[in-house]
Amino acid sequence: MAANGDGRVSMGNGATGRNGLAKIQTQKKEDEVCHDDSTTPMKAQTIDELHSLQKKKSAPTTPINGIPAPFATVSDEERSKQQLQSISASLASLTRETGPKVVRGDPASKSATPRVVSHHHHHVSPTISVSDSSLKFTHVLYNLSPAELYEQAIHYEKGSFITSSGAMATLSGAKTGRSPKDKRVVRDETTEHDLWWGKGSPNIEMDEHTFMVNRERAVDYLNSLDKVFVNDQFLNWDPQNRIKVRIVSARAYHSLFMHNMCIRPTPEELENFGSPDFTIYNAGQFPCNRYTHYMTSSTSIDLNLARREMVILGTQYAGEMKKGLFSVMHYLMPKRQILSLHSGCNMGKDGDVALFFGLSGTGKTTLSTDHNRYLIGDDEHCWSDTGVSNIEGGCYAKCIDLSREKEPDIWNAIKFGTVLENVVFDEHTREVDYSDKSVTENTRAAYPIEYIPNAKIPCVASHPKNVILLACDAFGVLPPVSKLTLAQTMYHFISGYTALVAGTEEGIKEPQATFSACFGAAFIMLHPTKYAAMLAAKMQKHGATGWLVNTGWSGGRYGSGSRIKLAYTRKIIDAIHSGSLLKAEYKRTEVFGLEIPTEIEGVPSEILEPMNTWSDKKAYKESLLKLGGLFKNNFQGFVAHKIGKDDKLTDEILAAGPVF
Ligand SMILES: Nc1ncnc2c1ncn2[C@@H]1O[C@H](COP(=O)(O)OP(=O)(O)OP(=O)(O)O)[C@@H](O)[C@H]1O
Ligand SMILES: O=C([O-])CC(=O)C(=O)O
Ligand SMILES: [Ca+2]
Ligand SMILES: [Mn+2]
Repeated sequence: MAANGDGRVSMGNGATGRNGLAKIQTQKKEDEVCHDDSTTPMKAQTIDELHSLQKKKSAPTTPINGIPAPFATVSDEERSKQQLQSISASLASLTRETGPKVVRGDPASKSATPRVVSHHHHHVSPTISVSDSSLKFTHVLYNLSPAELYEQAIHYEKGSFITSSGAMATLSGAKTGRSPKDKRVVRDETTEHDLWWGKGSPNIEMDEHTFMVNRERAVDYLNSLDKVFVNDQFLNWDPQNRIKVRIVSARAYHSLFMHNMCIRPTPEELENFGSPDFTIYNAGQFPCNRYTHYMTSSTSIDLNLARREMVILGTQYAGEMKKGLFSVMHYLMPKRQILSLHSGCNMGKDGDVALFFGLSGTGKTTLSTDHNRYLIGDDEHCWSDTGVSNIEGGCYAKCIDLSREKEPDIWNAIKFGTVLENVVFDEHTREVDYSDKSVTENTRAAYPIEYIPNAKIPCVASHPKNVILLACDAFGVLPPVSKLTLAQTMYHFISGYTALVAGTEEGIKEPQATFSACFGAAFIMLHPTKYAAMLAAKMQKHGATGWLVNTGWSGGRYGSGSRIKLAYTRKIIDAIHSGSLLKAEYKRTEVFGLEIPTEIEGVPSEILEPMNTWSDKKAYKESLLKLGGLFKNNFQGFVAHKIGKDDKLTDEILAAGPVF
């Protein structure tokens, strides 16, 4: 049996055909009796035609704000060419002076044959290609949709699966947390003076030349691939201070992660995107070269503020991109007198705004995601003269031991489009087991903020009424809640205490006391007192109240006590929001001098004073003094610094720590 070119099928030895072969017609004549398909006739003649009917072109050609075509200054074709030129320029090797031949679309799809090609030359004289990389095309998958990225990930990236709720489970590879020791910042004439360097600083220096070596390495790696993913997106919901970011990456996982985490442009905004303000080159698994100066491992996360670029080599953990951009904001925003904050933010029905500060795992995401309040954002914000704005377009929730009952909104956000990192699931049902730590304890879900039903879009709010400092105290001695003076708020903000409970940062598996200035020393770029002074001024100006909430241990330290119930913490937070806690009766604790309420609705009164919950009072006192000593010791690093111009406040802050 053989198929003819016209679609009919010939069979061996029959009587009727001219060549002696019987003909079986695939298209039945109208008057034939046997009509078993009653549907309308198929519009396609071939399978390829049928497939071509399935997909509709969705080029973003919408006229901007309904302005009719005659007013548009650039044609669609011209715009598309400019876009490719911009991407080619991003991917250009800086030693060979030429950008790659960039073409849009998947090399595996037939329709992706080079149509619009941009060969970005810095010099026009006819050149003979001196490298193989300039002979090949770089296929760019530009701002793909979640569905397209799912297909890319599932097809090409091992470890990518659809879970039973529709989320995309993926593995981040050898690194399941950030690598702060591998972060480098270019030290040049400007950053030398502007940035915080030296002891305690997260900014480990590298020189411009080494940055260029790593940049070239990343760019060459990316150009050598069959295809790269490019995301053009925004940071910051404050339209006046919006930053355009471009992320070039090797994996669909990274592209989908950033699609969810950054602000997604509308088709119109994308058409007019132009060139980015900041670019990330994420070479993922491709390592840095340890023979390179300043490199101490195979991983390097390099920030060059002058070039407005970041290079990632040797880690596929997507959080590096998110937090790398956050560092950039911690530099750019204070320059504009805007305070950047590692905090969550939500807003009550009456418009009261709360900020939630805290290190990783203390509850920013969990507590800002509150069914009774509007979510502004879970992790990164700006506080300007006009109020608070979220930097991001998505949330990044921890999912270890996630339960539907305790965190329903986060649970329900884990659906189609959500990236689920490093979770374990049943191989048949694809049900995720959130208690399984086989891959890591730092399992995560990244979802667009609108997956939370009461997210407020745009993610902006007015000035905060409450500033809540979260600490997960493994020593079990900090009260579940205390009301702070401004000086105490600043003292605890600069201290940035918690006890890390899970491995968000590489290598931390056991709880241990940590001090991280501004509750995010890994991401700040200036000296902590710069941010502290801005926070103090803003809190003073807008009359915000500071609170310290211990979401950690109660009834004993880690090992003997247990973590305070989330339900109690939520009641405490409710009382802060409603204003009822401000009116409560208070008493003062020894050592830390914290004002603690005697009663809160829905919370057993005896737990409000930690000493009550410890059976061994002597052990309590020891633990309290131990922690007090750690605070004092840590604050030594700040005693020589003035906080803003207010000498009186500086003295008060120094006096606001533990006394014993
Ligand atoms: N009393 C409590 N209050 C807050 N969170 C609690 C409490 N008890 C347990 N948890 C758990 O602690 C974790 C808090 O993590 P969350 O994602 O909110 O941290 P985060 O501050 O947003 O950290 P990151 O900056 O790394 O995203 C959640 O897994 C939550 O279920
Ligand atoms: O960056 C991460 O991996 C998680 C995070 O939000 C933090 O550490 O504060
Ligand atoms: Ca979070
Ligand atoms: Mn965070």
